[in-house]
Amino acid sequence: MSKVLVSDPIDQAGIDILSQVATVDVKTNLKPAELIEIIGEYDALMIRSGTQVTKEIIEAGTQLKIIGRAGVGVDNVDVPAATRQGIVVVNSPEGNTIAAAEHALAMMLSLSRYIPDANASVKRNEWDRKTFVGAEVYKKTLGIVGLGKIGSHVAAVARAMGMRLLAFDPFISTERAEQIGCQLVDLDLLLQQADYITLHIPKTPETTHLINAERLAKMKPNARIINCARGGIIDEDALAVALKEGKIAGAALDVYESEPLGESQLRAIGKEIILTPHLGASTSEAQVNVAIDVAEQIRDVLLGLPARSAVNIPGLNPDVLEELKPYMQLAETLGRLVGQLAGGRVELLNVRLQGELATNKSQPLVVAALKGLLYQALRERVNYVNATIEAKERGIRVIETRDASVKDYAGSLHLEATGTLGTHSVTGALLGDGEIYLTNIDGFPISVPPSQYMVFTLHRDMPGIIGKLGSLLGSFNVNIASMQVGRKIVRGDAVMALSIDDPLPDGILTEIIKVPGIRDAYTVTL
Ligand SMILES: NC(=O)c1ccc[n+]([C@@H]2O[C@H](COP(=O)([O-])OP(=O)(O)OC[C@H]3O[C@@H](n4cnc5c(N)ncnc54)[C@H](O)[C@@H]3O)[C@@H](O)[C@H]2O)c1
Ligand SMILES: O=C(O)CC[C@@H](O)C(=O)O
Repeated sequence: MSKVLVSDPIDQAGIDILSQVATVDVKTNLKPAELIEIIGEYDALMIRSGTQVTKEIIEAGTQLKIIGRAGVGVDNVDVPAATRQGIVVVNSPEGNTIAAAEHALAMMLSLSRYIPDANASVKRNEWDRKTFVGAEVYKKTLGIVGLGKIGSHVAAVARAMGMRLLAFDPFISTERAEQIGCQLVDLDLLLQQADYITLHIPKTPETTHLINAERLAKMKPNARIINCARGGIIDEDALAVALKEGKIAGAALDVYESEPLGESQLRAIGKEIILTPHLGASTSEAQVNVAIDVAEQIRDVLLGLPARSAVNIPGLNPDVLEELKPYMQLAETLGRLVGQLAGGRVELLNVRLQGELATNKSQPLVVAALKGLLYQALRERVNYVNATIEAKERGIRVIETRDASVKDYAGSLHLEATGTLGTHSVTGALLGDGEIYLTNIDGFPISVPPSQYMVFTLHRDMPGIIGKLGSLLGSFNVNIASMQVGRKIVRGDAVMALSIDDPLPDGILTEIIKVPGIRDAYTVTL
């Protein structure tokens, strides 16, 4: 049975789903060294934002197939390291959208009315109604940085509260912003005009310290800024200075440059700042949503099924995959075959998607072909996640072409590889019953199902050659299961495809090439 490690607190609904297919160990608050020590036992790791999944942890996770982040941000996972090791990383892109948006809105209203400090004063037995005179958000301008899922929900609610909406997001269209009721502007204009600014962007090299001293200086003195996205998007030192000097009126932070928040001058600031301990996703609804969403994906991957929200498998949409499933095996088999025919070091792979496969949706077949091609070198280490990156690093150039006019079969795949043994090509299709057939080898038409051990020859089509080859193999105790010849013209060049019961013993290939009329011979294991 598979083993799953849950290293952050996860709702029981997720644990119940994982338990259907795996032994689940919940071990929270592990130190990095403790995690490194035990991770090698596990097939899957499920986390929230508390666990930092570093390269060292990933490298120690030699059995890991999947890392599931119960939440949106995967910035606490070294995704490139996981990809390199063929580990699928999944998240829950929508499970906590509403929770995070409502937290940002709660922060905005709390900041405007000093709710946290007013509450604390009453609890201290005070009755101070002068200190906490606030501001209304009605008819004020809200600047939304990042108009994705959370930013859009914030916009919808803020609009209903009568706010004017500006948005900065270089990756969405003016039309989309207008649909949401936002005017798309550049960041400088947003900073200059907004009374409230709320950040809903990922943390990337471009967004790190996006809000720095220079940009804080552009904001209005009555402006308040909210960060419920990721720590480090605001420069905390610059923010503390801007608040202390009254350059801006307030800030509310849920996320920090380093979490948990350590020594920080932000704590010394009074009612102008609200600090929450990364609570954006902390509603019972969101925790159930993300736990179920991610646990289902871990379960599916452990059962050999695709994940619906993998962040490191480009383009593998589950519906499309379901349609392509029968062809994935075909692509992989052809990749394995052509890789061995072309010799170990392949430098060019041309994948032609033919007939009804000639659509953009078939791109995963290219990944499957690469996986097959690399199998000889990498064995189980290559998978759909890392095949493309491994191919790139090995200098394999991949060309993808489409030809809808090929109608021999509903859909067929043609692979051509150039390697140390020259350029070779194979074509394959699925026959009516879904069985894989090789339909062409090096330009010669054949119709043969692939088998585990095969021998291919290139020879002159002449009387007696099949018999000679049969006797030769027989003399070495090699049993032929099936044999087929493909030729273009009678007595011209031809290929022979033989399925044999066991691997071809060493040294026999050279004997085969000595048979008069045989020009070349190859043996492959599929
Ligand atoms: N505090 C929490 O607990 C909590 C909970 C959920 C999500 N989050 C964080 O909230 C953020 C937003 O999440 P989401 O689900 O809305 O993501 P999303 O992907 O739906 O939206 C992000 C938006 O940011 C935009 N963007 C990217 N780079 C940008 C840049 N340089 N400048 C301006 N816009 C840019 C994108 O175009 C996109 O529209 C993420 O960082 C996520 O990790 C935090
Ligand atoms: O795990 C959490 O509670 C935080 C999640 C949140 O930051 C996210 O990116 O989804």
